[in-house]
Amino acid sequence: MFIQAITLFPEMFESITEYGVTGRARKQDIWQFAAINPRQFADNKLGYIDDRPFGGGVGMVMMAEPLFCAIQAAKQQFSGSLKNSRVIYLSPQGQSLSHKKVLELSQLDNLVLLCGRYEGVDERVLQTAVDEEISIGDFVVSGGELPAMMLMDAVLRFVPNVLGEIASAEQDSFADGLLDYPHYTRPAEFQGMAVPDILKSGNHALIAEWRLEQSLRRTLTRRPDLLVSRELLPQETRLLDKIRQESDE
Ligand SMILES: CN1CCN(C(=O)c2nonc2N)CC1
Repeated sequence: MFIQAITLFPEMFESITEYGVTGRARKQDIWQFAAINPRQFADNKLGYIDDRPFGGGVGMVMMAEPLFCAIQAAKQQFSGSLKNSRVIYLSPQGQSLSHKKVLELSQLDNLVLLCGRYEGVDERVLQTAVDEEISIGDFVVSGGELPAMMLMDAVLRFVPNVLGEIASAEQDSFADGLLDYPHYTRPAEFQGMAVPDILKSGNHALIAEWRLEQSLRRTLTRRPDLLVSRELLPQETRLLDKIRQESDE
């Protein structure tokens, strides 16, 4: 997968291109990255890429021309199938990023992430050069770079070989539509708190059932909305009934 970020701050992306599992995978050429700074396409000597908003109001707006040129430049770098590509603008006005969308994006050959700053970008860029807008949550951050990196990290976990043999994104919480179960490691006792005995039993079937029950319990308690549209397996239905009976007692 070739990911390009259109950003005024290319260096920010070093946190995902140089570190952790994503950094290692990029260095192994399992995925590729390039940053394009729209300032190089400014048509003035001072490199202005923002201007005051028509209609007045606070702040500045990123101008259409430099961003449009940057997106065009990114498209000229595409590898693989041009059809299997997407240009995404990160913004609170977008569709909320979900596990389903992450899986969909992980199948692409090319991904261009437009990172806005200031009050946003000229609407005509969104109308002519952006395929979709995606939001990472109902809040506002200072720019699109951190949302872009969150999207990249989530997507890259589903690109083959990024996580390597040991870990697997398929076992992530949300991969099965449930919240994650509790995790423990040594020591067996910490500040008087022991690790649940079942986890030291070596009985993998019982451990798997305990973990599923914990995931269901957490999901029912913290995010019951996730259970509304989720098809339940017979074992899950049985465990949920047990959990609900306990809370009714
Ligand atoms: C112009 N800039 C405003 C701030 N911003 C976001 O708050 C955001 N992006 O994606 N999800 C979000 N929430 C990015 C775009």
